Amino acid sequence: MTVPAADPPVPTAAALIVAAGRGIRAGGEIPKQYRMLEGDAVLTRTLRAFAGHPAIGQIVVVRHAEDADLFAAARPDTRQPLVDVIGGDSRDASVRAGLAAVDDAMDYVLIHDAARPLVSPDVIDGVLDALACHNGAAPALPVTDALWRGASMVSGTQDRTGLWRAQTPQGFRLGPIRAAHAAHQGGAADDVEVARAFGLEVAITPGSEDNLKITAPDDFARAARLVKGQQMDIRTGNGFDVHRFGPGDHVMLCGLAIPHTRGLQGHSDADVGLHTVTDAIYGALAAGDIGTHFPPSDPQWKGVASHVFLTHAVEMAGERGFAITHADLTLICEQPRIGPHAGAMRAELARILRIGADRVSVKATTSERLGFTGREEGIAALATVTLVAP
Ligand SMILES: Nc1ccn([C@@H]2O[C@H](COP(=O)(O)OP(=O)(O)OP(=O)(O)O)[C@@H](O)[C@H]2O)c(=O)n1
Ligand SMILES: C[C@](O)(CO)[C@H](O)COP(=O)(O)O
Repeated sequence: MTVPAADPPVPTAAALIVAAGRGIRAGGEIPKQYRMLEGDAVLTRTLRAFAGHPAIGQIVVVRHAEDADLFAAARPDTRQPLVDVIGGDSRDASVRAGLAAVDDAMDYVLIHDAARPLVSPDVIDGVLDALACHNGAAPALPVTDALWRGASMVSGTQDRTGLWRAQTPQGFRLGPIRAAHAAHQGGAADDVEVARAFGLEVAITPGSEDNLKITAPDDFARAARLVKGQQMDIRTGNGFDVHRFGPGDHVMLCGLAIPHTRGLQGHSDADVGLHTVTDAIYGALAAGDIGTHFPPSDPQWKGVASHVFLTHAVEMAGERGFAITHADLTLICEQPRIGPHAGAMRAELARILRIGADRVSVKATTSERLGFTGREEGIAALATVTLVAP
């Protein structure tokens, strides 16, 4: 009997979150890591960022002795064991306290500031990937602004080549960083400094502008803007509709009467363009389709102008907090020719959608005389719309 080879064990990392500082520079009545950021404490967001990562097997939070109640209120439920320990008077003393509480079974430890709540999975992944071949790895961003020396007056400039803005999480193999901190006298700016003083090599991994450290009072407003940006609800909806030709001397397309040798048949005015955009908006809202809101069996919609349907969809989007940011409509027919009317159709569609014409596209194509549109039995239409709730 062949026994299948077992998968190699997945390396496991502890997240060590230092949260014992007083946040003096940020001000406020309580330390910054416990202040609310768009409905959640900063520390809650930081802990969730690590708790949600599949490689994290343990979470150690280093807190101040006086913050027991604040910590209890901010602590989220996590699938991993979460322990809290009391920190020291400096960041590196707090890290040492945390390292002592990391489970020996962990391969790596990711040391992270509680004050960086917007760390992304990509930043964490970058550090973990680099740890497969290095003792240490940490995210950073290259310095892009010019650097000066001076106080109120510029006294000199500093070459920025090879300079980086350090971020966290700073990740290490557990044994080497414990040894490095045990050998360090204290006073380091970060754990990379401690690691390098011990002779460990540290790889630079991609940082992110969003991974800001809340330090000064204004940083709360910036972090709130970023959280709102991450929460933005962007939706795309598509629509498709077909109407067959029948007797008549014009077709209604995008609210305009276009002269033609035949008309379009339908319960309403059969404006296939407006119907398709209407369905795309309902689709983005997950609100059914045009037939849900205006059943063809209902006589009150007989012969009605189709801008009534589209206006309903536009208003429904607004009531649900969405702005329509774009609509793209393609009409598929051999005749009538759409090109001469596309500009006017676009303007009328934009008017009904209540957005600028630069956000609306009306295009047309033939189907190369193939299929029902090619045989001039009717007109088909496709539409895509984008809705954004800030
Ligand atoms: N004795 C300390 C000092 C800092 N930290 C933590 O280290 C991180 C980065 O430090 P910093 O932003 O400087 O925080 P504070 O020391 O709280 O800020 P301040 O210097 O303004 O008081 C923070 O999450 C902070 O809680 C810590 O655990 N123990
Ligand atoms: C570790 C650190 O976040 C790296 O940028 C930073 O050094 C800690 O914060 P501080 O403001 O320098 O104390």
